[in-house]
Amino acid sequence: MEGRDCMGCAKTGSGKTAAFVLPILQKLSEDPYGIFCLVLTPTRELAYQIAEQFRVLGKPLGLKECIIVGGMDMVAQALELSRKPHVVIATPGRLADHLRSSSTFNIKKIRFLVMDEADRLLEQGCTDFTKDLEVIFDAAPTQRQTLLFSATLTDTLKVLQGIAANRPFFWEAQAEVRTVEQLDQRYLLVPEKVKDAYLVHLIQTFHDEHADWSIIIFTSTCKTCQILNMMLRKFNFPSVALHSMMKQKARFAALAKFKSSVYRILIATDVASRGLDIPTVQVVINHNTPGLPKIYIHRVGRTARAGRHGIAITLVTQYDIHLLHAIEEEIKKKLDDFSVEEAKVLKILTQVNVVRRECEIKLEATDFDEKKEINKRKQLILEGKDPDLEAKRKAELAKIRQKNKQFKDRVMQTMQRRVALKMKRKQQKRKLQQQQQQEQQDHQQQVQQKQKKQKQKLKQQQLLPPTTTKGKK
Ligand SMILES: Nc1ncnc2c1ncn2[C@@H]1O[C@H](COP(=O)(O)OP(=O)(O)OP(=O)(O)O)[C@@H](O)[C@H]1O
Repeated sequence: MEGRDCMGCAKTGSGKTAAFVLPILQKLSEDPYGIFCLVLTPTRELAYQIAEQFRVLGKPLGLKECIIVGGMDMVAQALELSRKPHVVIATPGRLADHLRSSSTFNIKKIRFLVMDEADRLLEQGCTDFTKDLEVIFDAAPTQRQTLLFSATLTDTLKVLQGIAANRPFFWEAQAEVRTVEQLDQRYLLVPEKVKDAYLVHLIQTFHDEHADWSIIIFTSTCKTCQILNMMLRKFNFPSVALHSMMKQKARFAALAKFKSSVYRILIATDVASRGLDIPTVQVVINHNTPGLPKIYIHRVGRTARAGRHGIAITLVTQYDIHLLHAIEEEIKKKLDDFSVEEAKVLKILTQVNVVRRECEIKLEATDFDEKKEINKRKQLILEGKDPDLEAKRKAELAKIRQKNKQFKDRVMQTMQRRVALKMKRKQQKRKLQQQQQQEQQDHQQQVQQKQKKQKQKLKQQQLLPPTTTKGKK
């Protein structure tokens, strides 16, 4: 409210959205114009959710907001932008596209730039926003208030301070543990090969005991997400999938069905791990142990929001124990063991594995992998790269790497051969020395024996009386 830049770091579900929406609405009410505020967020679903909060809280002001995200009609979006909405909520990629291609709107006069999930926006992860952010920052005025929010700001603080340079006010909710108190955090140690049987058992248990609970299951890849959804449906569980390989409309439809509790189980990749606020979610299951503690914090934060209780169970295989330790170290809390009835898991083991295999075969028969390839090509085109050229470059790079590897292997082999030869020669030398020593010893012994014999002979000769010759006398 004082006009300074601001960085806000507080736990998941603690109300960071309202913390920026309300002051912005206050300022907007004093001097309303469009485009007054730009909110950037990493995912399309989150953009819709933030827009919803603006709509609800800004209704008395007659607020006009506009959502600019990928996967939706660009012409309709351009038209909306030209009508000068008060607030634009966008994902960086699509907004940058509009800025590059359109002259019907600009963001030269915005008073507020909000970056929700700011650390994710600045991360160079699987989706790299750097280039799009450059376009957006270039188009935005330097005289503005920049507000950065996330539950995990601290490790990107330096970069963030560069962006929010106007005497930034930094607020971090102080707490020993980095996850919320009302969250019961558990791990379940499972052998990799029987993971899915444990998952089915867990869901069956929650489904039987708490039919009104909603569950989010996080997976590491789109493919696993798709297969698990097919598998759970075969077991008659009410599940829907959400991942980046789905068409945008299907993504929104899946989320809407889950939010309205038509489906109680959402299987999702990390596209759903940040920001989503669904109060009915009581359980989060991590089908894979997150590779980064930060991802864990956001995933489990989809439950136990706004003072509610919740439970998070992370499946940990024999290969992931170090990841579990890293999570515990980061969140400053030890996870408790979650016990299950192993006999029940054993009972369904074969059935689950057969169903999973069936689903895998079914998915392979579709063009899922091909689609993935097409999506990759699309992404490259959007980044201004030629996919064929990129593929060629990649193949050449792989060839060079292969050659380098072969060369390294040859060097290693030669070195090993040389070392082996050296060792052999050393051994031979040592053997020869030993032989020579032995021969010397034998020779010495022989000489000693000879000398001994001679001495004995001499002694015997001295002891004998002198021989007499009768005739001469
Ligand atoms: N003062 C409040 N009293 C009660 N509920 C609130 C209050 N402020 C916000 N909420 C509610 O708390 C929930 C979580 O808020 P919000 O989504 O803003 O969390 P967040 O801090 O942004 O979490 P995340 O880090 O996961 O994005 C929302 O449903 C919101 O409506």
